[in-house]
Amino acid sequence: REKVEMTKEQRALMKAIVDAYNRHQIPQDVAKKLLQEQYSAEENFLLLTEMATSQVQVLVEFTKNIPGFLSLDREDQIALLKGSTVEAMFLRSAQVFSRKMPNGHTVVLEERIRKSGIPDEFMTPMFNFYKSIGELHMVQEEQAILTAITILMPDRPYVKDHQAVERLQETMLNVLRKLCVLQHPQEQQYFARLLGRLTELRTLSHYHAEMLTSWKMNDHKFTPLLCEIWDVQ
Ligand SMILES: Cc1cc(Cl)ccc1OCc1nc2ccc(F)cc2n1[C@H](C(=O)NC1CCCCC1)C1CCCCC1
Repeated sequence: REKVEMTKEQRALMKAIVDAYNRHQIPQDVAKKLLQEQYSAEENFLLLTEMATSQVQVLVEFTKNIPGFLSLDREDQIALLKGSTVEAMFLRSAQVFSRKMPNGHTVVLEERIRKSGIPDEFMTPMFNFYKSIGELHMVQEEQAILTAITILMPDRPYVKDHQAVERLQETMLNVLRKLCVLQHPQEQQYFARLLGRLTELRTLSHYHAEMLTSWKMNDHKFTPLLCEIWDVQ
């Protein structure tokens, strides 16, 4: 098999993405908060809206650092952000859930999430996704580039210049493909498995509006930003 090597440009691109990904982290660690105590459904809903609001801001900053993104048509930039935010939130949640934690913490975290107020019918698909992400043991470079690939999805609604987005995404996919071979040389199909998770992520994200409106509590209040992003109210 030929030696896989990244070009200088690809290494620079990956560094830019990873630096942006690490710079734009959720300010306060939600897992730590959840491990402290079991909150009520109302408190959990509020916690989610706070986390989601800061995640949207973090995502906008991260996206601005994706080389080429700001050269896209302005309305396409908005369409890509609007179309990927929920998926990026679930991907981030999966990465937070799959992080190595002290013994027993993941069990407690899962318990807290199961009792958070999210309707029961969404627990299985959600945790199946979290566990399938966890099994991949992604390195942070892979997490960062996978998030960029999710944002640069050409088939999001209302995207006009399909080709321009496809070109950017393809550049990312080329970097991810090489990275997977370099990081997981034993697993021939690791790259394919990774992309398969994006399909699972899209399916899970279909439920988001119903998950929110059927949260086990009364009068669900959303901020204007979240109404926009979450297709609710
Ligand atoms: C992302 C998402 C969307 C919808 Cl519609 C419904 C639910 C959801 O996240 C479920 C979910 N899976 C998790 C796994 C690990 C974890 F630490 C927190 C997790 N969360 C929620 C959360 O804070 N997520 C944020 C994580 C950071 C990025 C923005 C989102 C908490 C909110 C408080 C009640 C327990 C669930």
